[in-house]
Amino acid sequence: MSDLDLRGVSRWYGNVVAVNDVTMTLGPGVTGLLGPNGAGKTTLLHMMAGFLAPSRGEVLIDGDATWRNPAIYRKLGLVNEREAVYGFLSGKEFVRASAKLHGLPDADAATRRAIELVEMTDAQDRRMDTYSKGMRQRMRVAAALVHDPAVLLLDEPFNGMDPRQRMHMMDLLHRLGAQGRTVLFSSHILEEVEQVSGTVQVIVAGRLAASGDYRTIRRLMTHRPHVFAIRSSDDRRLAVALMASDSVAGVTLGKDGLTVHAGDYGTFTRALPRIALDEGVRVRQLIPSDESLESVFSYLVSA
Ligand SMILES: Nc1ncnc2c1ncn2[C@@H]1O[C@H](COP(=O)(O)OP(=O)(O)OP(=O)(O)O)[C@@H](O)[C@H]1O
Repeated sequence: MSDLDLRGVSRWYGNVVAVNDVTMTLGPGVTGLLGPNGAGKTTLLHMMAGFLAPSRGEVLIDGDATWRNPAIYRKLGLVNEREAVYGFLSGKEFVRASAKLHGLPDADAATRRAIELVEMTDAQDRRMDTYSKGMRQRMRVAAALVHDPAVLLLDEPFNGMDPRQRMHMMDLLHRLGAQGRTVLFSSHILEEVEQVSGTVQVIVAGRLAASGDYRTIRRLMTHRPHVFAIRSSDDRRLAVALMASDSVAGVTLGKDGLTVHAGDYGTFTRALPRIALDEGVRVRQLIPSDESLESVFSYLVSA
């Protein structure tokens, strides 16, 4: 078991501050690194993996710096975002090359174990260019795991996968976390993080915006002012009733329906069906109008 520690880590490229004073500690289990595109997730993962020097601060695994420390590679594996595999290699050859690079004493046994772990034994002798995206991704995880590292970092591992492949990968990450490994994966999709990890680190514009238990963060995200567009069988009647509700801060009646400013997502969405029922109004459409991840993120930053 290993702990990954970031202490006041920043990284800039010229004038661009990609990562800004991030401090966090990751322990065994699966953690999601959530943030919109360009938030600095890749830069952060590369610094964790010792690929990139922090401009300021330090990244430590069990107390040892990851930068300029080749010994650390025994403890960590990285699955990069970009797929760079030689299609003419079989899956087994690909994983075995990684075992050789690590100088493992029994490369064949390590290769077999890693491929079993990702459940790719049946397809291991096929060329990698015959694999589906999900299969290729699993073999890349096997290559990153071949030396049995305690820490596994994955950059957007679900990108481009179909739902079935996604489920399979989620299950794999769960298992790796349950084995006591420290697993960190990045994503810009809230639902992916929700399904895989209990712990989340949210990064926005290079800064750590929120951190901790998924449910707490989800609550932070939902317990915030929301704007909804509503169409109903009787907009005027519904508007009057909604204005009397504690859950509503303001209502605008337009020719295309209502715009409702709710004080709190949860309270309002629970109250609306009851109010509509009491008034005998049928709700035809309910659209949250500021639901983009960016708006959620910027709320978290300002919270
Ligand atoms: N080599 C580089 N030179 C200059 N700027 C860079 C470099 N790498 C990243 N950046 C900038 O740093 C910021 C963070 O980029 P990074 O790739 O770490 O974000 P990300 O969260 O991984 O985004 P994405 O999911 O889109 O890859 C961006 O503004 C990006 O343009």
